[in-house]
Amino acid sequence: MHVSVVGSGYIGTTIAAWFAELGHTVTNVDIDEDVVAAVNDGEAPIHEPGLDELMAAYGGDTLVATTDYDEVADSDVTFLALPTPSNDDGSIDLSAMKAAARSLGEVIAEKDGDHLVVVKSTVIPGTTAETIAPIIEDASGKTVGEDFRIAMNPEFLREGFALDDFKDPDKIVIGAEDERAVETLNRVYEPLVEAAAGDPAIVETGIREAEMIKYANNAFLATKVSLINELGNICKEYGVDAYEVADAIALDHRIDEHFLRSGLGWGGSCFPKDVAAIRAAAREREYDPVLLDATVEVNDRQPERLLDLLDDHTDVAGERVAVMGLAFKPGTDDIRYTRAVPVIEGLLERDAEVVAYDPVATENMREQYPDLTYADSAAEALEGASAALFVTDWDEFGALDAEFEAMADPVVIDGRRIVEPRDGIEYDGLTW
Ligand SMILES: NC(=O)c1ccc[n+]([C@@H]2O[C@H](COP(=O)([O-])OP(=O)(O)OC[C@H]3O[C@@H](n4cnc5c(N)ncnc54)[C@H](O)[C@@H]3O)[C@@H](O)[C@H]2O)c1
Ligand SMILES: O=c1ccn([C@@H]2O[C@H](COP(=O)(O)OP(=O)(O)O[C@H]3O[C@H](CO)[C@@H](O)[C@H](O)[C@H]3O)[C@@H](O)[C@H]2O)c(=O)[nH]1
Repeated sequence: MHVSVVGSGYIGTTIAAWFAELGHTVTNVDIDEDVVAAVNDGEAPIHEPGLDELMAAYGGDTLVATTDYDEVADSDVTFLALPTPSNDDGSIDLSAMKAAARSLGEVIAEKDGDHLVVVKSTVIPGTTAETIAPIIEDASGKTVGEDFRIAMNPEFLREGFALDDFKDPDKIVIGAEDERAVETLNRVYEPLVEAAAGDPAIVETGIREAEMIKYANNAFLATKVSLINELGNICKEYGVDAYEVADAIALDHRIDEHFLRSGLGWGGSCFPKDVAAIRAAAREREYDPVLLDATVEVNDRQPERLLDLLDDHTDVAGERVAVMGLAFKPGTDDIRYTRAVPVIEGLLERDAEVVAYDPVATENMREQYPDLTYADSAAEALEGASAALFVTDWDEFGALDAEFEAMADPVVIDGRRIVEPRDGIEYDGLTW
């Protein structure tokens, strides 16, 4: 099939590359000319394990990027993989979605055959049918359900595991109100389902349900992490090993082992904005989401707890302090809502001299904090530091050993239980 994907960020690039791998012809539209050039040169515009190889194989060949929306006319189906970031009140900013819907509508106006538009972005229930479809109708002069179709197909992949998650999903959620849309989406995913190592469930549901399933998924997982963080905090107060407790409760299949790692809490491009959006949506309908409010409150406190631990061990005013890890989690260069930011802010408030290190996210952080000192290696960051705060659980941090000897004062405060306590360092951790 010929598939088009509008937006070539973390989601758009991943799904475009994998659709090409599955044998579809793919047109990728993005407003960013650098992104378009990268794709056509066979280069990944984002850091994601395994993506470079797929881009090298298909970019500029069966996966072609463009800034010109007209080129989606030849495709059978268009996925909208555009950002839906937070407004100040937590609600989602639909400006990119609306702009893309208008441009797409203008293309559909000129198209003779049927066309399926699929909202891949995370949007509040009602958005696809009540905001996106009417814009396309208005711009095209055509009618949804008659001249073109619309569906909602949320994405559940994780950054850092994007390709693996996309090619072998637990579920594919197809939200649609018309049979032809469901059929077309099933055809798009057929080669993926056939190639998947597991047996992905296909959930055919309504558009509003599909929209809500995505928020429910993320709100549940974020709350699970906040719950284990609350329990981990109580464990710490009583000198109980929080990970032993987590591993034991995980043996109850009703709880399960995933998302039970307590520590600095959740960041990233999805949990913070999606929990904010669903809380704002609840409030708009005058429902008070007390549990989700608490989910955020627990999460916001974890960086403060890390800094409090630091204060228990040393006064960092005027001292060099290493911040180890800037990405919101390992395996990605994404720093959106990273826990490193409140940690760095807290250190700057304490007049510390911050030296930051991350294996892949340094350049992204440098744009936001150009005045910090950035080290090229973990060893360089630790050298001469009076304390080190571990923010991201990169594997390479777990392998550090002799590097700690170069610290001026080996105070190690671990937000992710990535460093093994040992002789020669003054260790403390959020959950140990
Ligand atoms: N990042 C994830 O892991 C993830 C996972 C599941 C769902 N989602 C959802 O997917 C959506 C996209 O997220 P993302 O992280 O890929 O975003 P992103 O910011 O990484 O990428 C968005 C891309 O869209 C482009 N763009 C912006 N406006 C455009 C327009 N009018 N026309 C064409 N291109 C335009 C930008 O240049 C950028 O390349 C969001 O709703 C997000 O919540 C993201
Ligand atoms: O036991 C855990 C698991 C995760 N985290 C933190 O939670 C955050 C989110 O992690 P993860 O879910 O792995 O990353 P994302 O790439 O943000 O993926 C989430 O958000 C995506 C965007 O919506 C969804 O598609 C995915 O299903 C959902 O897992 C990170 O800061 C992690 O450090 C913990 O603190 N403890």
